[in-house]
Amino acid sequence: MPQLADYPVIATGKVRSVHAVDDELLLFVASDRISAYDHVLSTPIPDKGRVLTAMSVFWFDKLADLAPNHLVAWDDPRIPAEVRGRALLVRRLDMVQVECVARGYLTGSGMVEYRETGSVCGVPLPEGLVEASELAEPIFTPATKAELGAHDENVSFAHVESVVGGALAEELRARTLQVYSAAREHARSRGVVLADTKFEFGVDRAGTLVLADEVLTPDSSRYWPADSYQAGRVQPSFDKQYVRDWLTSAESGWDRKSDAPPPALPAEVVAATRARYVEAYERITGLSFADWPSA
Ligand SMILES: CCOC(=O)Cn1cc(-c2ncnc(N)c2C#N)cn1
Repeated sequence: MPQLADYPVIATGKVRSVHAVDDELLLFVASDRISAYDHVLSTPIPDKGRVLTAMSVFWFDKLADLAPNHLVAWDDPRIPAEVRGRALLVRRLDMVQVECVARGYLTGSGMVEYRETGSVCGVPLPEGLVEASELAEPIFTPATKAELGAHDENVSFAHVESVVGGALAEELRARTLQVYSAAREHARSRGVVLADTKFEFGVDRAGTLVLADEVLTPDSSRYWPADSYQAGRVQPSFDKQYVRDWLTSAESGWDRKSDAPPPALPAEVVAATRARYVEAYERITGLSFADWPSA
C-alpha cells in the first residue's frame, strides 16, 4: 500500500494539495483545515476533508452528463490509507488558467465591483440591486488565480478570450453557467441556496474540456440556508457561520483587523461546524455520511 510521501507534491493550496501518482494520474487531497477571514485556522475540523471530497464525488457523478470530469477513483489501492476518503485519484489535464465563477446572487467581490461600476467583470447589471440580490440570470465572472493568500482578481470575458482564445472562452462560459444552473436547481430542492461557485477546467489529450479540482463544495461555493434567505443583508454561511460568529465575538478576544492570527476554536464550535458539514452533505445528496470511506 503506498504512502502519501511516495507521491511528490505538485501544487498546494490553503487547505488542499495535489500530488503526482504517475504520468497519467494525480492525487487530489483535501485536508481538515478550515480558513476564515483569509486565515487558515490552527484548529482543524475533523472530517471536513472527507465531507468535501464526498460532495465533489456526488456532484461529479450527478453532473457527468453535462460535463466530463477528471475523477478516476475515490476508493482505490493507489490511494494511501492515511488519506482514504479525503483524496481523489484524478487524471492529469492541461489546466486552463482561469477561475471559472458563476454567480446567481450578488455578494462578495461581485457586490463590491457592482457598487463601484454597476457591473461585474464587465457585465452590466440593473440598478438598485442590494447585498445578496438574486440575479435574473446567472452571470459568468471569471478571475485570474492569485498567489497563495491573495484574492483572485476578477477579469472581463474579453480578457479570458485574449488568454485562452475566443472558442475556449465561450465554451468555459457556457459550461460554467450550465453546470452551475443544474447544481443550483438541485440544491434549492434540498433547501440550500447555491449562491455562486468556482470551477477549474482542464483539457485532455483529445482536446475535451474536463471539469477538474473540487466541485460545488462549501469551500468552492457559497452555500446559504434557503429558509433564512433574505436579500438586503449578508447571508449566514451554511458551514462557516459558527466559526465566523465566534471569531468576531468578544469571547474569542481576537481583533480581525489586527495582524494577529485567529485563536484556537472552542470544542463546541468545532463540533457544531463538523455537524454543519455533515448536514450539508446529507441534505444535498440524500446519502448518509456514515457510509463514506475513512482512513
Ligand atoms: C492544491 C490546489 O491546487 C489546485 O487545485 C490547482 N491544480 C489543479 C491541478 C491539476 N493539474 C492537472 N490535472 C488535474 N486534474 C488537476 C486538478 N485538479 C494542479 N493544480
